Amino acid sequence: MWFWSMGTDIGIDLGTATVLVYLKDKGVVLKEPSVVAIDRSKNKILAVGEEARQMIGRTPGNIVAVRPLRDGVISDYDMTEKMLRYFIRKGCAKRKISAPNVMVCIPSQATEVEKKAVIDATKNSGAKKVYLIEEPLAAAIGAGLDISEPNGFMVVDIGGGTADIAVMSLGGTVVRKSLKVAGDKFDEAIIRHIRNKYKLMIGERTAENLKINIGSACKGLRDLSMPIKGRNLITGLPDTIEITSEEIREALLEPVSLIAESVHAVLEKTPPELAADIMDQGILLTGGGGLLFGLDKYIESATGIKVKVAEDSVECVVKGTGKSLKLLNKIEFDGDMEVSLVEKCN
Ligand SMILES: Nc1ncnc2c1ncn2[C@@H]1O[C@H](COP(=O)(O)OP(=O)(O)OP(=O)(O)O)[C@@H](O)[C@H]1O
Repeated sequence: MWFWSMGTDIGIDLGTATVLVYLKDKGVVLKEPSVVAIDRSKNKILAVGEEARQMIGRTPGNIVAVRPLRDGVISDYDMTEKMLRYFIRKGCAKRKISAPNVMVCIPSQATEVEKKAVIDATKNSGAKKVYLIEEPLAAAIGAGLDISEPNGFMVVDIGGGTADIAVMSLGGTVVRKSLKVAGDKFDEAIIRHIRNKYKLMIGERTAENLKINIGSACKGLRDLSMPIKGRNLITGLPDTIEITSEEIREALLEPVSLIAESVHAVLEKTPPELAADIMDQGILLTGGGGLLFGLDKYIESATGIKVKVAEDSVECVVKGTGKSLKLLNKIEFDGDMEVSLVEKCN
């Protein structure tokens, strides 16, 4: 193998929106959008990551900017493999590394087929051994929670494709739920709202900018406005309108309430002792989607339990994959298989 040196371990957050790479002893070395731009006429990759993201919605006919993961899982296998290879190489630049062990995170209710696709794509990108870890478990470890204690913790990890909710104790997951409602669905809801109300068609990036810059999940918490450009569906011409935080809140009401209902449903299935612990300690919110302004307050009012947004929310999962890699030397694994690391280690 040409670019690895023996014994190096890598943690990867293979996300719908973002890929992060963590090197043991170095920390997070790469954070880029999960986007690949391809020239279809020549069947050639033109750009990967941030450069490819800039092309979304702006490409001529022969060039497409694709996102090879959808709803937290691989939807375009070939592109995922090529993207992973590129990111691993870039993350390990200038380091002579061979045949690493790679820990990759997956949504908590991924199917066997979806898990196998992640394992195969990672192996074909140059890994020696591949291990999988559930996203909320990785997020909890990355956020510094000591989940090996006989104590109930609840993590809500909201990414681009999935919201993963889990109650953990004694190093294992007790109750879990994964729903395909997260940052991407927030953007789609904004696009739909503006199309229906103003007959204005806007792109994904404009919707994401609205969500991040003026969006809110809670009434009365944010009072901002932003001018946006799009295509008027009646005249067919470019048009500009002003959108307010309150309108974004209305647009996001459905996906946000679906997440809050799922948190509620997980709490209902949680054994009483653990529920009491969660009541005392609160719920931890991680992932980029968890940064939606006011989402913590919305979940708080829906459940009556305090919600805290993790520091470095977007990096929690990859930091958790990295920290769990440190345990690899201490335990025997059967090879390329799913492991609930913390269960095995503690
Ligand atoms: N400040 C913010 N406010 C609201 N949303 C945000 C903010 N920052 C990032 N996001 C959203 O977070 C999402 C990406 O989060 P993250 O990088 O954790 O997802 P991912 O790990 O790629 O996805 P998944 O785990 O679902 O596969 C995007 O939808 C992005 O728009």
